[in-house]
Amino acid sequence: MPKVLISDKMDPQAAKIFRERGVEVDEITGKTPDELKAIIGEYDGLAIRSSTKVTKDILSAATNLKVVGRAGIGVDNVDIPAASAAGVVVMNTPFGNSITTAEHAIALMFALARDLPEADKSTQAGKWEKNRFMGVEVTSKTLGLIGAGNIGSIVADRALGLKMKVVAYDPFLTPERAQDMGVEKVELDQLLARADFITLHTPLTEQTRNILSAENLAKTKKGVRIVNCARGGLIDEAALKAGLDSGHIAGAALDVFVTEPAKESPLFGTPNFISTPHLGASTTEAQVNVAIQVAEQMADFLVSGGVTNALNMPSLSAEEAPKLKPYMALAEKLGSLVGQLAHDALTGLAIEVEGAAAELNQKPITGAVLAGLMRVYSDTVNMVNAPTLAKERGLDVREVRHDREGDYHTLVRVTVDTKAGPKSVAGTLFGNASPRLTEIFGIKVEADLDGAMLYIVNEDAPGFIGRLGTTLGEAGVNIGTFHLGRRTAGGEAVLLLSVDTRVDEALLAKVQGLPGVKQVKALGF
Ligand SMILES: NC(=O)c1ccc[n+]([C@@H]2O[C@H](COP(=O)([O-])OP(=O)(O)OC[C@H]3O[C@@H](n4cnc5c(N)ncnc54)[C@H](O)[C@@H]3O)[C@@H](O)[C@H]2O)c1
Ligand SMILES: O=C(O)CC[C@@H](O)C(=O)O
Repeated sequence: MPKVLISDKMDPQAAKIFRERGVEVDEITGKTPDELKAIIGEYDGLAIRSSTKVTKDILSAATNLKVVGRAGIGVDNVDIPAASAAGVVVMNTPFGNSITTAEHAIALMFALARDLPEADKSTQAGKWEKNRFMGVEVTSKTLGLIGAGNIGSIVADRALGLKMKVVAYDPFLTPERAQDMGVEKVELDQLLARADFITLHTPLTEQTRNILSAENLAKTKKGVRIVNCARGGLIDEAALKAGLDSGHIAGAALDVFVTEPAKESPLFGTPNFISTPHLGASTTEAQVNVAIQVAEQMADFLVSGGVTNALNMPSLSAEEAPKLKPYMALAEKLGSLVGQLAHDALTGLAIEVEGAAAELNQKPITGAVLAGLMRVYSDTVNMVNAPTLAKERGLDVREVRHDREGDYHTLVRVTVDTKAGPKSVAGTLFGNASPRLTEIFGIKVEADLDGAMLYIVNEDAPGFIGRLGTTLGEAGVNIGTFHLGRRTAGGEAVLLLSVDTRVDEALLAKVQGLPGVKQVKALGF
């Protein structure tokens, strides 16, 4: 039974779903990094919100970990390259808290427009300062959206409902999408010059860090009000403070800070500054949504291999997973075969599918070929880290899908580019379930690739098989299965034997010394 640790406070629905789906679950929150490191080795999955930091150091101790699930959107608390290198899938729940966060941005915009927190404080202090508080309407004002993805587009929709004009800066926003959303796509400088309110909805990246820098804040309209419910670091906090102090910025509301938890900040106490402690996603509805989604996704992955909303591997639906499973086993064996036989001086490879295989999602098949192939270089390779390793080695990976059906109803072919030219192996599924090799380097051989095997290339000549059998028998090696193929009678032949014990170097040398043997190699699957 797979075992998951929930390490941040999460709605109880998550644990309930894990258990219902046959996943054992522990809920242990508030651990220090060292405490987490001490226990993480027990778990196949780690379900987190934003408090747990999944660092390289934690991952180094996570010897059984297969998946990290983030109940939320931002994954800046997960070292994704390190997780990928460790073969750990990282998933998030990209939509579960979008409405809630968009509503928080709108709430903060209204709070700024009418100075609600200060008016509340003054009223509850018995001051009744009716003439002190003079707000602004949002109707007819211009809202500048920085980032128009899931949350930005919901904010735009709500703002249009409030009769605001919405301009958006997002380099990835197409003109068609902008039109559908009813917003005007603009450049950043135009947005800064025109917006009465600015809300931010981008991830924190090298391009977005300090997108509201001192220089850009100076380009804003006097009296602008700014809301950030996305990520700390998008605004230069010192420059924001200066803008508020000078009166150029009429108000700012931050849900997120450069350093969190933000126990102190020069912004605290600044007039017209409002803050919330990263509450964007904190509604009952959103927390139930993300807890259910993360538990379902992680359980699907751990129980049936389905991959949804993964940030470091292609998606694979729970319906597709059972159909693809035998293909992935076949692909991994073919990758492993070419890896073991032809990994020297590999520069690239093509993965072709035809027949029934061509109707399936090809990405997981490619991932499995690469995992099999790259295992020659490292034991810890799996479908998550294999593409990165292949890229690091400069391998050019091509995917080809053929509509045609050849000799087999379904076929996967892997062709590697070597110094000696392209070399290819192919395989099919028998009974739609059992992986079977059909061809090796241009020679037709049908074989199961399983356990310890011996690959021999020899000159096709009478008496060879007898001599080989005697040599192996004298060494106490029992032959399980025997598969023979040849290019032409009397030409080059290929033998694939499954053997009950792995053949050692001394015996390999003896086989290599038999007359007519061109190549011999011990294989393992
Ligand atoms: N405060 C919270 O509790 C809370 C809750 C949920 C999400 N978030 C954060 O909100 C942010 C937005 O989430 P989302 O779900 O809308 O993400 P999303 O991926 O759907 O949208 C992000 C948008 O930013 C755009 N973008 C990327 N680089 C940009 C750049 N240089 N300039 C302008 N736009 C750029 C992208 O094209 C995309 O449209 C994320 O940072 C997320 O972590 C915060
Ligand atoms: O889990 C939370 O409370 C915050 C989530 C939010 O930052 C997100 O990116 O989804």
